[in-house]
Amino acid sequence: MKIIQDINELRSTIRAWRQAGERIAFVPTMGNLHQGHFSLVDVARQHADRVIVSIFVNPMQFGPSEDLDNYPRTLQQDCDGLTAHQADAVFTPTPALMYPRGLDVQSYVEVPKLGDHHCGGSRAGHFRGVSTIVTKLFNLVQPDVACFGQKDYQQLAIIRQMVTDLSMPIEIIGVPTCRADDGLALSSRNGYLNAEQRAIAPALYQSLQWLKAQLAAGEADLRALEQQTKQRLQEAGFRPDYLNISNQLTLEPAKLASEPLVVLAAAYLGATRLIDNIEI
Ligand SMILES: Nc1ncnc2c1ncn2[C@@H]1O[C@H](COP(=O)(O)OP(=O)(O)OP(=O)(O)O)[C@@H](O)[C@H]1O
Ligand SMILES: CC(C)(CO)[C@@H](O)C(=O)[O-]
Ligand code: BAL
Repeated sequence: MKIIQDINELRSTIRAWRQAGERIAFVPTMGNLHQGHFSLVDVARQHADRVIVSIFVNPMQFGPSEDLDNYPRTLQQDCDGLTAHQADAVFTPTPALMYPRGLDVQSYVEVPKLGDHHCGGSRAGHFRGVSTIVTKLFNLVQPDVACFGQKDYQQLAIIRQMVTDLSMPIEIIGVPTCRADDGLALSSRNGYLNAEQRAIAPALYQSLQWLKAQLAAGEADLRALEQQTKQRLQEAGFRPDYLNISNQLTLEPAKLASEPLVVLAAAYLGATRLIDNIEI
């Protein structure tokens, strides 16, 4: 597997693949790769001749009091995993390569509306940072397809909208959330949890499943269900950030139980913020 650190090498690698008539799939990540990321690589492989992964802890999507400095960086281990999953190349740029003029003067991409609530509400500027870096990476890699996890449900919706709005000729594939045996969605940030917190963590997905069961049993008061589920999270030891029953397409608060629904949630265990979601 090729490890690419500069833009000229990236462009010449992509050009050679294109000249050979090969189809290219792209998996953007922030590294510290786990089985969730590898499932994206495996799906990417089914859609293309070449699979390229990026590893970049993007400063533009972190808030000032977030974990940018502590975010786990495990490049050697990540490369071993990507080799085992037959990725063809990994692009690992530095912040200076991606933002040579600095973040204050960086042009940006922002998708309206879809980023208003949920993670966008709690993490000001986060989705501007995501849309901007994904646009830059798409411009560099120019893939035919790109894979994103459904765990980051709002992110996936925003990327789909961005690609449509800006006429980017890229097929976006959403990949189901990979979970531990006890239901916890795999996430790099799970590594921050101590043993006691790790034992509590599956209660996030269990609460979403409980909510889904209440809807299946005919409960129709969506706002009351949100409150009850947050209460359950609190009782389990979480500090809920948000828990919203939303319309799957607009991500706006759902009004009726008959709409296509998704429940989006974020909650803290200590300083660690976990997210998850469930479609109804
Ligand atoms: N458990 C998972 N199942 C499927 N896809 C996942 C999973 N976790 C992450 N992804 C996807 O991998 C891509 C890269 O995500 P990222 O590198 O932020 O991983 P992460 O483990 O979610 O990290 P973080 O803890 O920062 O959220 C995203 O498209 C994300 O949705
Ligand atoms: C898509 C992404 C790689 C952009 O930095 C990031 O938000 C992530 O890891 O989900
Ligand atoms: N998985 C989304 C990246 C982030 O939390 O910044």
